[in-house]
Amino acid sequence: MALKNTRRTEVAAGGEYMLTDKVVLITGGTGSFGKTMVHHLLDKGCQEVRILSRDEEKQDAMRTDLNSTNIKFYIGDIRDRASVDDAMQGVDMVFHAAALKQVPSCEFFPMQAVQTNIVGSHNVLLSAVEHKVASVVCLSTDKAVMPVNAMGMSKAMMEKVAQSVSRNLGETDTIVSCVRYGNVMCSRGSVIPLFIKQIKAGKPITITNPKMTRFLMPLREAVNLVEFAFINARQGDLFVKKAPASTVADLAEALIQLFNANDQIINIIGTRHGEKLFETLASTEELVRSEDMGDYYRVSMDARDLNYGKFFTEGDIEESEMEDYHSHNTYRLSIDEIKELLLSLPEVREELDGWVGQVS
Ligand SMILES: O=c1ccn([C@@H]2O[C@H](COP(=O)(O)OP(=O)(O)O[C@H]3O[C@H](CO)[C@H](O)[C@H](O)[C@H]3O)[C@@H](O)[C@H]2O)c(=O)[nH]1
Repeated sequence: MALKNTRRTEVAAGGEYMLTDKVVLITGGTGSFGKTMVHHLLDKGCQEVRILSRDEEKQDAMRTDLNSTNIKFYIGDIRDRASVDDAMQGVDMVFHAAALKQVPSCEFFPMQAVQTNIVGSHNVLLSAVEHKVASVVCLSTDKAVMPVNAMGMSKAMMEKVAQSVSRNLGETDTIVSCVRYGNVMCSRGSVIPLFIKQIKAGKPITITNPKMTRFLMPLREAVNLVEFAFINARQGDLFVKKAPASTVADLAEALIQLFNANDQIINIIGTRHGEKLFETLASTEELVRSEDMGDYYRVSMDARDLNYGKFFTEGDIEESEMEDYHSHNTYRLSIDEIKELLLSLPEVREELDGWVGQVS
């Protein structure tokens, strides 16, 4: 591994984290990803984990819950550069997770998505570069590929901003990379906890479109992905974790079987505003400049300049022969495989604990 960034080499020696004397900043650290990452970093002996987020109540709950002197909380907003700079002093690495992630709220308030996901991300990147941070990993989503909603569009722009910052940096400067993943199973407000709640309450399961597919990823794999990016990133890289997918109907069926809800009623409610039939993790344009790294794709930065011949007269033969990597053509999980995956999640096991099935 040819790492030239000396501060990062120290941290990532031999593909392993060396965190004992390192300071890690997580923006938006009180969300599902942040919490899991904090536990993970502390388990690895990280000297200091900093959380930069807006909600003092969530921070207080986390402070009480984790009760560790290795965690420092910073109230601030990534839209406010001064608050980012404040948290960035002496930081070695940044996991940038702060974002507006809800599709509907971004749809109704797109300028809020612009402020947080684009301008805020730019603040984080510029501050990290200025403070000579070794590596910044920005979290993105499959909804950023060929986006149809404001959330995805703003995340696509965040990726572009990250690349534009990278273009001005060398391998010995702050390494800027992005990771993209699909739906995190059991994340707050997502479909799995909703279906479980509906089953347990004896209410109908609401399915949008039975044929709709989504990539399925447990939270622990999102953590592995950002670690992988941190250790392997070259300037401007984007990493995609390969993932299996399922249809919504199969996901519902797997939960019905697990929760022994044989009389479960299903209501088909139709596709919601801003939803796609399937999601794409990597486009053909990206795949032609990607490296297959086993469980991951590394998509290198598009280093082309404004070469008009390339854009208007010359085509790319390889590109026209490839297919996007999306949730309709990735490995499709069987119902038994979905059940197995669901049972590997602590949240689902907790819900199943003591549950005997619906009483009819
Ligand atoms: O009542 C429901 C709700 C959802 N779904 C379906 O279940 C799948 C997953 O839905 P989620 O709401 O869990 O996930 P989304 O793909 O819609 O996107 C979610 O994850 C995103 C991040 O990737 C954003 O946070 C977004 O706001 C949030 O809804 C989709 O096919 C959706 O149509 C149903 O069938 N019934």
